[in-house]
Amino acid sequence: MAAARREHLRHLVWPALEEGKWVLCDRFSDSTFAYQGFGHELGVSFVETLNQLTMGNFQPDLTFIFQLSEEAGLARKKESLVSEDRYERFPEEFHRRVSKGYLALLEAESQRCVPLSAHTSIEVIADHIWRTLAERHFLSHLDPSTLS
Ligand SMILES: Nc1ncnc2c1ncn2[C@@H]1O[C@H](COP(=O)(O)OP(=O)(O)O)[C@@H](O)[C@H]1O
Ligand SMILES: Cc1cn([C@H]2C[C@H](O)[C@@H](COP(=O)(O)OP(=O)(O)O)O2)c(=O)[nH]c1=O
Repeated sequence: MAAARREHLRHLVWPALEEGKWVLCDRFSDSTFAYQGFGHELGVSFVETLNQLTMGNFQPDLTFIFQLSEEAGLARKKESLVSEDRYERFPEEFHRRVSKGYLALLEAESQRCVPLSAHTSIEVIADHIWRTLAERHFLSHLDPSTLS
């Protein structure tokens, strides 16, 4: 996973950022923090060392953490056409630890990581994301007060 992430960074992400493009990424190193660090209980310092080897001091500028109750998440997964992966068959305690990992991350990196309720509609969630980007001056041409 770490090798794949480094390849992804070197060949796609870093060159795109150099060109001034925006890069949008699902999961990324914070999932390693929550899943390997907490879920698999490998610990924070192990993940920090791994992340340092994989990407140096690089960090995303902004990370959204979508929060959803266990019940609602499982219900959505049942409706989804995508088959469940190995991790989704892990026991409940594993997922509780992963969830704790994300909460710890939100506390430790409150500037970069923004919690977002995923219980609302896709449109409301999208609006929340646009608003946050505008408030944090990522969209200099957009005035947050003009958003619905
Ligand atoms: N805000 C939402 N409201 C209702 N259903 C949603 C919402 N967001 C995602 N879904 C549905 O939930 C399922 C899983 O979402 P997805 O984003 O693929 O999760 P993951 O990346 O964790 O696998 C999909 O079927 C998707 O259509
Ligand atoms: C990115 C990442 C994912 N995972 C886990 C979480 C997922 O259950 C599984 C697959 O992730 P992924 O392929 O990103 O699928 P999805 O976002 O559709 O669930 O791997 C880790 O354990 N560590 C990581 O660093």
